[in-house]
Amino acid sequence: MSSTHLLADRVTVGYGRQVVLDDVTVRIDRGETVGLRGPSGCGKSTLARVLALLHQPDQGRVSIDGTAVDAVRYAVPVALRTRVAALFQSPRAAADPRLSLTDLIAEPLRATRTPESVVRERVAELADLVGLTADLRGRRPHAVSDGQLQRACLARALVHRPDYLLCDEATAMLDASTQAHVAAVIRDYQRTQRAGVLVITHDQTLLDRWSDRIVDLDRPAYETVSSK
Ligand SMILES: Nc1ncnc2c1ncn2[C@@H]1O[C@H](COP(=O)(O)OP(=O)(O)OP(=O)(O)O)[C@@H](O)[C@H]1O
Repeated sequence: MSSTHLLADRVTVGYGRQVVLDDVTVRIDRGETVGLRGPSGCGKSTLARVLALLHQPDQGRVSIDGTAVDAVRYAVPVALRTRVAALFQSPRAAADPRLSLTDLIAEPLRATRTPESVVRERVAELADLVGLTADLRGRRPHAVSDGQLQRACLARALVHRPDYLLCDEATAMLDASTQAHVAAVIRDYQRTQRAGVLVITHDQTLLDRWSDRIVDLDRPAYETVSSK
């Protein structure tokens, strides 16, 4: 088996007494797009958050190209955590309202102390890629549309050239033309970087068009029964 993959290995996650993921294993190889499908509430977003190193599983672990990751968020070494990026459904929940779109895109680079000249160059390159005009780049989130903000969030997700990109209903609230553009940017990125991509969507047409293979996550969440 290739060791260039992002792996959720026998992951179990519960919220209180509700078990949401029970011994789930999902692998995303570099260069492939995996669709994740399942009924509402079955734990797709939870799995995406575990793979994005945002949520520590109760059991099991995530590994990146064979390296086990036993921490989440800023406790994960920079070189490892920047290998994975995520794009979620709601750009407003993900964006700091105080930052201009330029600063929003630049934030992960500044957080890793990237020289400012490199930051400016990379932000301009990505803003072009996602189709943000110079006028839009200077605005703050309240002054742009959801679609424009999601383009900025996509640019931010790609800023460290991640090997793995997790897209959780990332195009669900966009109009058809923005959805097509965002999907095209992600597909091009996946091909040129040979990135592994996880796509979560309830849109079966999009899932079929986008995915190399589809994983069904159909186990419903259940409550653990008290032994007392
Ligand atoms: N932070 C949390 N605290 C408590 N329960 C949560 C939390 N996040 C999710 N849940 C619950 O865990 C279950 C799985 O949620 P999750 O969002 O992972 O499912 P999903 O498959 O992505 O659903 P959908 O398709 O509707 O987006 C749901 O019952 C949800 O209410």
